[in-house]
Amino acid sequence: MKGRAGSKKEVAVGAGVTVEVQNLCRVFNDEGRGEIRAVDGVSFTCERGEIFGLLGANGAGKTSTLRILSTILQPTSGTARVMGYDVHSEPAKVRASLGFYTASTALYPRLTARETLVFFARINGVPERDVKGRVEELIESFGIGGYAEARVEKLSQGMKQKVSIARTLAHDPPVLILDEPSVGLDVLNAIEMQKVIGQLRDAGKTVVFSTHIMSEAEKLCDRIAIIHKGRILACDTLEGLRQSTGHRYLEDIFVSLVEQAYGRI
Ligand SMILES: Nc1ncnc2c1ncn2[C@@H]1O[C@H](COP(=O)(O)OP(=O)(O)OP(=O)(O)O)[C@@H](O)[C@H]1O
Repeated sequence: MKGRAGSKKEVAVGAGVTVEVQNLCRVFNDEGRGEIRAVDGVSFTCERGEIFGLLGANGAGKTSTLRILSTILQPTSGTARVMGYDVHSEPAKVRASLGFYTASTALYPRLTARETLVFFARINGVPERDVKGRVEELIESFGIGGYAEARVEKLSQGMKQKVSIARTLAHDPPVLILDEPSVGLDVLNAIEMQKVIGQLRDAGKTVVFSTHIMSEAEKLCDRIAIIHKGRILACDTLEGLRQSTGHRYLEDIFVSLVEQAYGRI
């Protein structure tokens, strides 16, 4: 995975649909707030070698959508498939096909970075004879070598986040789902994280990630879905969004789409 990071499209898009979401809904019945349509008719598809960004403000429905894709949350209606497997009827196959990262992904503080990767490779079913090689590969590609023998509790936030993402890849899944991967990182570590995401795409993975950071979506995504109040307002390349809205900057594009759908904000 080492090499160029920021540049786009080394792996040809079109090589296959990996994620399909159709008319997905998730309703919560909250005691205090009543019915909340967290995800309200969301549809999109992603392909191999693509970075697909869900961009939205707080409460837009990003995490709920990604949690459904990861089989952690059941949809109220609609369908979601990962590598052709249905999240509702084939959850184990879906889980084997993806890695899910969220900032709350826990690491065991007393394990070293290497031990963490070995542990997650084993529990994710990597055959014992392949574990050592796979862990070496992850250490090399994520640049973890300098602190592989250090306990996780001693690592900086940026280092921990890298180990967390590396551990979601232990079983080498084709699809990576990253919920706000650069939250809590300083600018240098956020750039480092963006490089890692670019490298994953270059290695042929599908990366579906959520963010509320416009510049991050602008820089990284092959396609961006703008989500608000559980609905996708637009889904296109940055250039496509520019052309359809007549705005250059993503922030202006976002505001114009929300205002078009819901009135002045
Ligand atoms: N378990 C739950 N019970 C009730 N409401 C929920 C639950 N989970 C999410 N919600 C609500 O659903 C809506 C969408 O939340 P979600 O976390 O998916 O949005 P988000 O775009 O990820 O936001 P953030 O960036 O703030 O995490 C919000 O109004 C949220 O309060």
